[in-house]
Amino acid sequence: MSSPISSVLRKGLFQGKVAIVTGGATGIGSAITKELLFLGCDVVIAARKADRLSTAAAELNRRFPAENKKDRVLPVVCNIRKEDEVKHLMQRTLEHFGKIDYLVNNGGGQFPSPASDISLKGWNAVIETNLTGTFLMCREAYASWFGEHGGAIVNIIADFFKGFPFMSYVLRCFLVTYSALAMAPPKRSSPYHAYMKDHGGAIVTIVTDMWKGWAMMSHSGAARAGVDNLTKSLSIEWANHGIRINAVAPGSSIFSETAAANYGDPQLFQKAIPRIPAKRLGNPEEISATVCFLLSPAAAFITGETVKIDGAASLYAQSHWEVPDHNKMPAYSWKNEEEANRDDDGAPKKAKI
Ligand SMILES: CCCCCCCCC/C=C/C(=O)SCCNC(=O)CCNC(=O)[C@H](O)C(C)(C)COP(=O)(O)OP(=O)(O)OC[C@H]1O[C@@H](n2cnc3c(N)ncnc32)[C@H](O)[C@@H]1OP(=O)(O)O
Ligand SMILES: NC(=O)C1=CN([C@@H]2O[C@H](COP(=O)(O)OP(=O)(O)OC[C@H]3O[C@@H](n4cnc5c(N)ncnc54)[C@H](OP(=O)(O)O)[C@@H]3O)[C@@H](O)[C@H]2O)C=CC1
Repeated sequence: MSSPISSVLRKGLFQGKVAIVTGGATGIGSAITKELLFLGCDVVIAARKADRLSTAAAELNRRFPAENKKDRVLPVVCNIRKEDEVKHLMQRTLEHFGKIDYLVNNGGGQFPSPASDISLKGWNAVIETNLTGTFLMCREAYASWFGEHGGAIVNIIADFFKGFPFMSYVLRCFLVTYSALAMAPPKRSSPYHAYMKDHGGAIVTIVTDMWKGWAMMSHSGAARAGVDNLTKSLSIEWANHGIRINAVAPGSSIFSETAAANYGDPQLFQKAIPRIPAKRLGNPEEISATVCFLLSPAAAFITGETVKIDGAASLYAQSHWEVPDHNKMPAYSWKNEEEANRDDDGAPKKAKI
């Protein structure tokens, strides 16, 4: 029997909507894809590995059959580090579904290493994946300001903590501290560039809990802090186009098979529990719940925000207070959600008016 998929949000809430979810075939991205489908949304899943994408899409298309002939899940191979592949992703989405309502920038990752051992290639791989990839995805879902005016990099440090509309490129310069970066003016000839500009939309990006720094992950911590700031900049810059942009920051504690496999140690996540006041790991469904809320009309007045989902781990420095072991903060899960919505005989509960 297939595992349950559910949501606290109303079924059909996203009927007729179209989302792109990067990394949508595995881990957290897979949970987001499933919940969006459950809520009526059509979904494009994009990542580098074609086999994982097509397996996930085939399974989900069986589970969520389309009313018309078009599959509800479209797999598109795309490396978000590659500009032409990101453009192609937008093009395929519009060919298949004709619009884009939501963009979930979930694809990303890194490798653990002392900063002193990170090669330039390795540093660039992580910055390009998490910061540049997110930027390209946002820009290509939107007719970018850079597209009209070209790009010039000014290597200054500014008051970027409140965001920096029209200057989002400066933070990249600040973070990467390259002395000179030439940014070619992107072409904006294709109609798909302009969809969100003309029609509005919502973007959610996944960052991480880098608030106290991220030892052994310095490249990724810097990139995610960059995305946090990019989120703020774009929320101001694109507000008058009806675009909301928010981020979620999972703690380093959201167990999925693929995330654990990346570090070669399934127990790695368990080791974090003593430092999480909730005294347990989080799960992908708990991240998805917040992402779907942020995409929904319930978050109509929320933009430029980063929501931490970490059981208070980012606040817990163990200075003078130790949280005792407990089990008073049970997990939210689709299984429990489904059970809560059934009568004793197993039938779905009737809506109470
Ligand atoms: C303390 C415990 C903390 C424990 C930390 C526990 C964290 C728990 C919280 C979880 C957080 C998560 O994000 S979970 C998500 C996990 N999932 C992922 O990270 C998946 C996506 N990640 C990736 O694809 C890769 O990590 C990433 C580096 C970003 C991209 O890899 P690619 O192979 O595509 O990149 P390329 O452009 O080919 O460059 C590869 C170069 O990167 C460097 N490189 C790549 N892997 C390397 C490695 N393992 N060790 C050293 N260096 C490496 C080398 O310089 C490589 O060059 P050469 O030497 O020439 O090859
Ligand atoms: N699990 C956790 O505790 C935490 C996770 N996160 C972040 O949450 C997100 C999801 O992670 P999680 O589900 O746990 O782990 P996964 O490894 O399952 O997810 C990473 C996904 O990103 C995709 N991806 C990676 N690089 C690229 C790229 N260049 N272009 C397109 N897609 C790419 C991968 O697919 P493919 O390899 O096929 O490209 C994969 O589907 C990531 O950004 C991760 O860093 C943040 C904090 C904590």
